[in-house]
Amino acid sequence: MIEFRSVTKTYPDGTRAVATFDLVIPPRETTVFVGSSGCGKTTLLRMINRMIDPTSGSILIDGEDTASLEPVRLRRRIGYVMQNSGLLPHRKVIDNVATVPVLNGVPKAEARARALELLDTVGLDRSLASKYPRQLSGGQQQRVGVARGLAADPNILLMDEPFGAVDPIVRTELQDETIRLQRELGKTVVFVTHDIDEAFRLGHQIVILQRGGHIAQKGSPKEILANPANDFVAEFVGADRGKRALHLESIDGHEVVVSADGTPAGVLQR
Ligand SMILES: Nc1ncnc2c1ncn2[C@@H]1O[C@H](COP(=O)(O)OP(=O)(O)OP(=O)(O)O)[C@@H](O)[C@H]1O
Repeated sequence: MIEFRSVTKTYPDGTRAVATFDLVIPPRETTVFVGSSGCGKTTLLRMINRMIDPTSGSILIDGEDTASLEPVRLRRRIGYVMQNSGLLPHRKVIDNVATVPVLNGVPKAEARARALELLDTVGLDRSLASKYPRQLSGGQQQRVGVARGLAADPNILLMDEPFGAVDPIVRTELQDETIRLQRELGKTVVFVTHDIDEAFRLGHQIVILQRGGHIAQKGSPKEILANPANDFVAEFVGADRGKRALHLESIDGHEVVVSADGTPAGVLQR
């Protein structure tokens, strides 16, 4: 469990990116921070692994205040996946994936063997292991980024707009993979996006943010759609425009979200 307690962040130039933020992120589920540009999503995410330190308040992981933990060690036990994969261009795919375990002291051969398994996990052919990132498609690079995020077998995976730069079809595939991985591996995923469709697809808990990290509403996709807290949320989720005249259909035990014209929009995650 990750807990934000009265967390604020003011940057040195005086920008108040996050004002008093409180949230509980349950374990082994996906929580999505969604909101428009500049509302504080990335700042919130990076405070979890101390890439950014809060100005005040505290963040607890399984009851332990992260302020008391050594930032580099904390970062190595939390997976982090970013938009442009963040792969090291001059290192082969396998070494990109093995980097953090090697830094953590895992013998190189063992880390590389595990990296190959992780390529399987994220649906990449092992033949890509000896290639350099630039020889891969954008979607493949993002998969490598996810494999790297999982390499130290972290309980927590932070994902910052990881699929923002790939085309819509690949994006959907990557979302499906993320749902599968989260379910199979039981990770606590914290995902940042400005795309409400992506948020609803992936999130068990959705946190809709406004400027200053202000929580406009939090809840399951169903709760938010059924009962938007205010006009801002209603507009943000498109509930007021009929765009999301969605309903649920139960198919083979899964709750499928279906739009007014009968197009399936996704499966509700719990
Ligand atoms: N290093 C910094 N110094 C000063 N202000 C910053 C810094 N980083 C972010 N900010 C400001 O803090 C606010 C929140 O930024 P943040 O990057 O967390 O938002 P975001 O919701 O992730 O935006 P985006 O979707 O565009 O990435 C913005 O006003 C931003 O300009």
